[in-house]
Amino acid sequence: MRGGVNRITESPMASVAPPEPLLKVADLPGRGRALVATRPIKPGEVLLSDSPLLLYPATLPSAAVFPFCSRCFRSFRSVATSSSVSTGGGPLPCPSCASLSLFCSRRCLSLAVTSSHSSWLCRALLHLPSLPVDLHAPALFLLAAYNLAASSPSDFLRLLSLEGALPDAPEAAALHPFVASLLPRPLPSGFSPELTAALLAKDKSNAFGLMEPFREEDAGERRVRAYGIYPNASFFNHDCLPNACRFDYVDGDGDRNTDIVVRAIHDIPEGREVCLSYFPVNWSYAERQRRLTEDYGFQCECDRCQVEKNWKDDEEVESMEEEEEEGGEGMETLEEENNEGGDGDGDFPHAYFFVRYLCDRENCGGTLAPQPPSPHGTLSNVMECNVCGQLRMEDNINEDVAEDGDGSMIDE
Ligand SMILES: C[S@@+](CC[C@H](N)C(=O)[O-])C[C@H]1O[C@@H](n2cnc3c(N)ncnc32)[C@H](O)[C@@H]1O
Repeated sequence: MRGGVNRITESPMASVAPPEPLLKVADLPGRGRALVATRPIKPGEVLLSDSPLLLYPATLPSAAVFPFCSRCFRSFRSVATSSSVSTGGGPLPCPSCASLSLFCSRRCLSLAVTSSHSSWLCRALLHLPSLPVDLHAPALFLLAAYNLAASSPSDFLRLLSLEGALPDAPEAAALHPFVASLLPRPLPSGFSPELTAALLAKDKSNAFGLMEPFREEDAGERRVRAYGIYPNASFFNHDCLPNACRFDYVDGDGDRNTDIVVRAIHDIPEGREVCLSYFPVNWSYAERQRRLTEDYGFQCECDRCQVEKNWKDDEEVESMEEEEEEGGEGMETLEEENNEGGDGDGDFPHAYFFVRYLCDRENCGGTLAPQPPSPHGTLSNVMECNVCGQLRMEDNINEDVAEDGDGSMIDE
C-alpha cells in the first residue's frame, strides 16, 4: 500500500528531528504510525539520521567471532586500524566483570561505567552464562532496558511508547525471574511480568541489527553484532519493495558511529509513505509473510505481495533465478515485460527493482541506494550497497528514475 492510496490522518506528533524534516509522522489506517514525505524527495537524499535509545550486544564477547568494544561497538580490528580512535593499548577488560565486557579505550570504559555499564548491570552479566545461549540476546536487551529505566526515565518511557503489542514473548516467563533476581532494590516502579513481556515485544518489533562486516565466505549467513532501538526510525513501516533503505557505519569514526542513516532509493513524491524492508528484499513470499506474522504481527499486502501470493512456489524461484542470471540483456527483457504489464503466467512486474536496486554480489542480498546528492543538489550516480558496502557507478540515473515518477515499475 502506498501513501497516495491511503487516507492520511496527520497525527499531532512532531516532525522527525532536524536537520531537515523531510518526514512527518502520520496515522495510516491499518498500518499505525508511519513516516510520510513532506516534499518531493530525490534519490539518495538522507531522510533520517537517528541515534539509538539503547544498544545491546547480540552475544557475550566470548561468543563473538570478532570481539568489539562493549560501549562504542567498534570491532577491535577496526579500532586498531583507525587513526582517530585511541586504543590505549588494546582491549581493556572491565575490572569487575572481566572478559564479559571489553573496551577499546580508557575513554570508552570510563564513559560506560556512568551509563550503559552501570555497576548492577556489570554484576548481572556475571550470571548471564547460566542461561541457555538462545536467551542471551533477549536477556541482554532486558538488562539494557531496565538500566535505561534507572539512568533515563524519559527515554525508557519513549521505549515503552513504541509499537509492539504481540502476544507475550515466550522468553518472558524464563527471563522475568532472572532479571528480578538481579535488579537493584527498590525495584523500578511498575516492574512486573507484564512489563517484561511488553519490553520484549517492543524489542522484537523495533530493534535494528548492526551487522558484522559482509564476508563472501559466510555464504549469506551474516552475524548481528549488536541491536539498537532507534526512536524515530521505529516509525518506518515495512514494504517488500521499499523506497528507502538504511545504512550503518558502526566501525566508522566519530561519536555517532552507531547512528543509522536512512536514504531514499529513488524519487519519492510528497505525501507518499516512506518504507523500509525489514529483511533482505530477495526473500521469497512465504519467508516474508512468515517473518512478518511471527515477529511483527501482520500480513503484508504490499503491491509485490499482491502479485506473488498468486505464484506457485516454483514460479517464484524461476523468476528470481531468471532475473539473477540474465544480467544486462535480461534487464531489457524484464523492463519490456514491466512496461507491457506482463503476460500473466510467470509475471514479474517488479523485476525492475531487483535489476536496479538488488546488489549483484554473491550471497549479499543488500539493497542499493545512491549516495547523497551534492550540496548543490546534483544527484550522485554512485550506488552503495547497504550490506556489503560495494559502490557501483550507474549510468543514466536521471533518465531511468523518470519511468513512473518514483522509479518503481509497479502499477498503482
Ligand atoms: C517498527 S513498527 C512501525 C511503526 C508502527 N506502525 C507504529 O505505529 O509505531 C512495526 C509495526 O508496524 C506495523 N506495520 C509495519 N509495516 C506494516 C505494513 N506494511 N502493514 C501493516 N502494518 C505494518 C506492525 O504493527 C509492526 O509490528
